[in-house]
Amino acid sequence: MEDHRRPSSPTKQYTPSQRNDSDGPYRLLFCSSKGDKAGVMEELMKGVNTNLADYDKRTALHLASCEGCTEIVVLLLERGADVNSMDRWGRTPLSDARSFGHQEICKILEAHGGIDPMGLDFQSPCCLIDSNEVDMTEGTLIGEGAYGEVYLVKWRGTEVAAKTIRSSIASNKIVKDNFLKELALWQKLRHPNIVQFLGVLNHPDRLIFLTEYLRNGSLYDILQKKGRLDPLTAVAYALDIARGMNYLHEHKPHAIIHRDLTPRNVLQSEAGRLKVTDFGLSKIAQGKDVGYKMTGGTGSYRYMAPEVYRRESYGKSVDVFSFALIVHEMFQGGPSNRGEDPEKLADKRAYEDLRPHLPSIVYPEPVKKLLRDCWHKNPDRRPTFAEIIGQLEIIQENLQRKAITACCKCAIL
Ligand SMILES: Nc1ncnc2c1ncn2[C@@H]1O[C@H](COP(=O)(O)OP(=O)(O)OP(=O)(O)O)[C@@H](O)[C@H]1O
Repeated sequence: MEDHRRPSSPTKQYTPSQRNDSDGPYRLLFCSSKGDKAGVMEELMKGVNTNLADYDKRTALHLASCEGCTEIVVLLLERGADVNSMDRWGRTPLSDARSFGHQEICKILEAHGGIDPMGLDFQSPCCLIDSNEVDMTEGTLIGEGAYGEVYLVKWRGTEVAAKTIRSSIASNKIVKDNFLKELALWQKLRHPNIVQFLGVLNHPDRLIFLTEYLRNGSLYDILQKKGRLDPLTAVAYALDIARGMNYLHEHKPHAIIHRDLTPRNVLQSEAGRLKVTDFGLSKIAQGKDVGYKMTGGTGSYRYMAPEVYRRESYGKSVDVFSFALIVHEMFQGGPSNRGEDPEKLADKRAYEDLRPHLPSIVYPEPVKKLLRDCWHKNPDRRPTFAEIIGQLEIIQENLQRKAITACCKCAIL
């Protein structure tokens, strides 16, 4: 594994770009998650906004509700906390209190007008597959990622991928519940450029889920094998990824942000189609420990948008930034600054506006423009995937026209 990961890992050394989660105004969130009433009071007295939220739009009330800190919940509500503030996934504090079984807090929140818009989601858990239907001992190991190993197995006569989640992650009830929630969301998604989720194995002590099997492996493997792709192939692949990502970003009622879009999370079918996988899971794998944790470092450094690295608030356009770096790699045949430490690279991108080179001999002018827009330092200036698709279709048409003209000239000569 190349590039992992996460500025907020507890074992990693402190770098100047990082903040301590228990420092500054974010101390309100930290103390709320720990049930530290004195700390919360202190922060509120300092004038810290009761509705201060982290990158995932999670407020102190979300954290206290999810951790079962009743006293803090009461205190925050008294101090004007918004009972129905929604986090990035559309969860309110009541959604959190319900999913972690804090009945008393649920009652308090309901009495204050709390609602749970996610209620419906929780009533449709993941499709469960009897573990007897899959013989894991017969599986072939095909890869390993941050969460665990991936096996090729047979299910109902079909080859499928079985993703096993490490027990260090799955044994934590909160993390496991969050994982299952993300999987419940994934099971509703259907798109030709999104890896199809099939279900969760009903296993007493292991967390294993099945997805369709993509025979050609990841885009990372393809680039390792083939190196630079010809422009028409690169653009066709870029379109596949953009279409999958656009489907996620236009998901209703809430956009799904991938946050860890990398060549390893793009797989290829036998028919040559690229499909995006593993959205939403990176955040959960990161939060292995219980309690409040800044999630700014989610995702692989090499593809990380500057605002994520700087631990600022972020939105859908972080995926557009990662997408641009992936497209750049497809034209170039591998990552830029290959030898450089990925974390240092992310630092330079975040603080020195460093971006990969775009030599004209490799990158057609419209591709250069598109990439520059997509990795723009101002997230609001980056195009949406819908706009990217429009531009790529024009680029594709022009490249096809040129290829046909060149072919005709050859035939005449
Ligand atoms: N559905 C699948 N079909 C075929 N191969 C797969 C499938 N899912 C994963 N793989 C293979 O297994 C490898 C590990 O996958 P996994 O998603 O666990 O980790 P990763 O994406 O490489 O890294 P990370 O977990 O950090 O995102 C992939 O690189 C890919 O080669």
